[in-house]
Amino acid sequence: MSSLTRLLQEKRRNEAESLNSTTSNGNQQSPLGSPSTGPLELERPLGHAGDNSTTSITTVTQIDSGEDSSTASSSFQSGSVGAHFPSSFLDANSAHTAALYGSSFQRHGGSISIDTGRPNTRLGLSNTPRRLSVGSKQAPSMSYSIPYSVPNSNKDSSVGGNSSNSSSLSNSWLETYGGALPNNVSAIDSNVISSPKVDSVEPRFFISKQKFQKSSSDNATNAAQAGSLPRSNSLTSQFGGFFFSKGKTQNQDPTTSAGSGMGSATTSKAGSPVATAIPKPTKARQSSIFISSRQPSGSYQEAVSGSPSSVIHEPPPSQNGVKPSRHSSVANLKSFFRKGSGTNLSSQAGSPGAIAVPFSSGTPTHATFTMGSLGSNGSGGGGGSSIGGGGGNAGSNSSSAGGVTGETIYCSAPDANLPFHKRYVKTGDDLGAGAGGSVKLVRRVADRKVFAVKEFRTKLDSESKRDYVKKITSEYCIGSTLRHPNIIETIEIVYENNRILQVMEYCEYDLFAIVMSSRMSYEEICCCFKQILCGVQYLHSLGLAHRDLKLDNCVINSKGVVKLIDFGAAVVFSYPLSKTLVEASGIVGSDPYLPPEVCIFSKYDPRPVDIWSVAIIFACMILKKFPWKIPKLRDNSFKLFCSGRDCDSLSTLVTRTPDPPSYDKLVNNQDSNSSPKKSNNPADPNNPNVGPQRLYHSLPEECQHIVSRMVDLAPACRANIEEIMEDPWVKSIQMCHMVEQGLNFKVVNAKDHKHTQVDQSEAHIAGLEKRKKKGGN
Ligand SMILES: Nc1ncnc2c1ncn2[C@@H]1O[C@H](COP(=O)(O)OP(=O)(O)OP(=O)(O)O)[C@@H](O)[C@H]1O
Repeated sequence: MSSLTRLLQEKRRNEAESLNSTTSNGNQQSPLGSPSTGPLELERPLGHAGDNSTTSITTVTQIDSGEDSSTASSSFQSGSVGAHFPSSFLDANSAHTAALYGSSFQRHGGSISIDTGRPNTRLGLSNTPRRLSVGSKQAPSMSYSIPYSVPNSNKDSSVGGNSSNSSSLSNSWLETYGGALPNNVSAIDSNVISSPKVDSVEPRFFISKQKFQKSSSDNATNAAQAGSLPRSNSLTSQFGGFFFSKGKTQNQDPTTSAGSGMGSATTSKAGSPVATAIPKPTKARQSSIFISSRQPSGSYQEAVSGSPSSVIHEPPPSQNGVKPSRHSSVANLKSFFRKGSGTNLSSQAGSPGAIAVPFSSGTPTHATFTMGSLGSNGSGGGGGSSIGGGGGNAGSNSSSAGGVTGETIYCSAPDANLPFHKRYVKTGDDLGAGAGGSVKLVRRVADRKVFAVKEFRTKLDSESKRDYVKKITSEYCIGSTLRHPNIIETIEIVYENNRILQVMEYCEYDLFAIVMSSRMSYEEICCCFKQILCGVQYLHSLGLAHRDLKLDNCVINSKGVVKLIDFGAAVVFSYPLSKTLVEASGIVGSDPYLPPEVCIFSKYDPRPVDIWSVAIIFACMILKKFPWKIPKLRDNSFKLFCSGRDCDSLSTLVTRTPDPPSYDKLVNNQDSNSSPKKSNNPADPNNPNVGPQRLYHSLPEECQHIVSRMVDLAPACRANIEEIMEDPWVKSIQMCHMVEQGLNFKVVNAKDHKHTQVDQSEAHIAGLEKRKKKGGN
């Protein structure tokens, strides 16, 4: 027996023993806050939510939430927009948007007022790492290195198991089932949560303009000598220099939005190097999920990947739980793109599932990173070109425009020598605004083509500079690097008038708006679901995770092609040619789409996070409501989802690991993966009100199996993207997709559905918000 098997068996024995001892305590409720029970503890029997089960249901409870635990409303009241939607659904989706600009947001189409019913909750920034506490404790590190799924487990038919190859549903899911939507899923009141107040930044993260300029010119010299891109000339450094040094001049710019109509949407509080302090959380987080699950560090990974000690254990976080890793995540991103430079990222990923589709409006005529005014012209081009599209020459054809007239950082357009405001004019309404900036519609003067332009916001007072730079760097690096039909294409990134502008291909609709129309057929929903999965598969194959997947971050064009947007929260989880898992940290994303481990552990594998979020997106598209508003036990809907399992502790459920291959099976040469995975099994699978089936019984039968695997409470047992793509039902989905045709791409539409189109006035969240506001007044 391998040491791994022995350890895992020991772990399970311990678990069983502790479970038995708990069970033997019968109905006794553990004392609140008992350190031995961690943040969660047992409370039984409970008969929640019209539970008509005759069996005694074990319910997981959360202690010390400090907030009301009222059940989210499950009513289907019509909001002012979309007859089938409760306004809370819109609110919850849009909360982040309303949150961003405060008063300035009014200029972008108005805000949605969200009544949280909770005194201490405010609209939050969905992409800003937020610290929430589950009960009184959170673990500082989720340093497990376990793959979150085992191969071929889609053979598991233990839950819902009937995977059908063909859709037997009618054309309109809503038509057929809309009137009888299950009432066991609660609507969301809001997804509001306050962002942490950031009061200070470590001095080492201040980057002065002088420092940057010096390093840039040093690096330019070094690069010229060495013929390589120097480390300190990396993107983050460059942006660090930009953002940390520009603040003082922010308001002095006399030419703001000249000609472009792109009025500065952001307030200019940012940039001033005012020190602020990161607050200490009330309680430090606990040990990692891995440690919590009593799993010996690294052993599983070693056994699986053959890479000894392949896990990076980042140094223990400081009191706030996220500081070191935030720094390292910026470094990770830099390192990722540096390593990827000069080579094809897709092929580097080494994943058989990698889709290396060079999807672009054309081969970049010149992909340059020009920082003319900052003295790195040329040297930056070496790294930039390889990142930006794999074709540019170092320093080639860089924009000569510098300073306030515009600097083209990345560009695949032919006329980048002109300042931005001479090449584009604003047209129509704003498309939306979020935590990262505001998005507007522009028309390119040269060919009258329409694009979406995101103007990144300036740094918030409440935000650390590291976080700010990381967000911008993520969007910048990813936008200029990724090429896939289901990822938004970045045309160019421009620095002009102290603003950073990202020009993207324009998609006519927000997926959220399409869902809101209630006109999507089931086949159309499945198509969108699969396209999102394809985008995620591509990202994961490159070692990147999105971390903020939600309806609002999916846009769809008039041809029915869905694209993922907003990479401000994206992280690198693995470097090219490396099997090392780099854990992510921080509570990033939007509450209803978050998996539980993100709220419990400060470090986690970001891949299963994406998987969970996509499952929630799918559930939202089908049900038109969120299953719960936050994956915490104070949310009664989530609590019921977690309850009625074969185990009564959420921490145990979340830290479960897949069964190791059994000795007998190995000896008899049986397929070790053919046995059903034992994770989160419902105690009473026939009770639709409690347990995992609470969610999947509301979904069409054919998709229940894979969705149940996607919302497995244990990230280590959750289906990974490759397993999902191999699922018979997912495979059977007819999906609209792009095919190469000569130098261009054309869309091949699936035959079983057409994509819903809505009026442009309600095609984007900003429009919906406007309408809602009008209706509300
Ligand atoms: N390429 C695009 N085509 C059409 N609309 C877009 C595009 N990019 C963004 N939008 C619209 O702008 C909105 C905000 O964009 P985005 O999510 O990138 O901003 P953000 O500030 O990062 O938001 P968040 O608060 O989610 O972080 C989107 O929800 C969408 O409605």
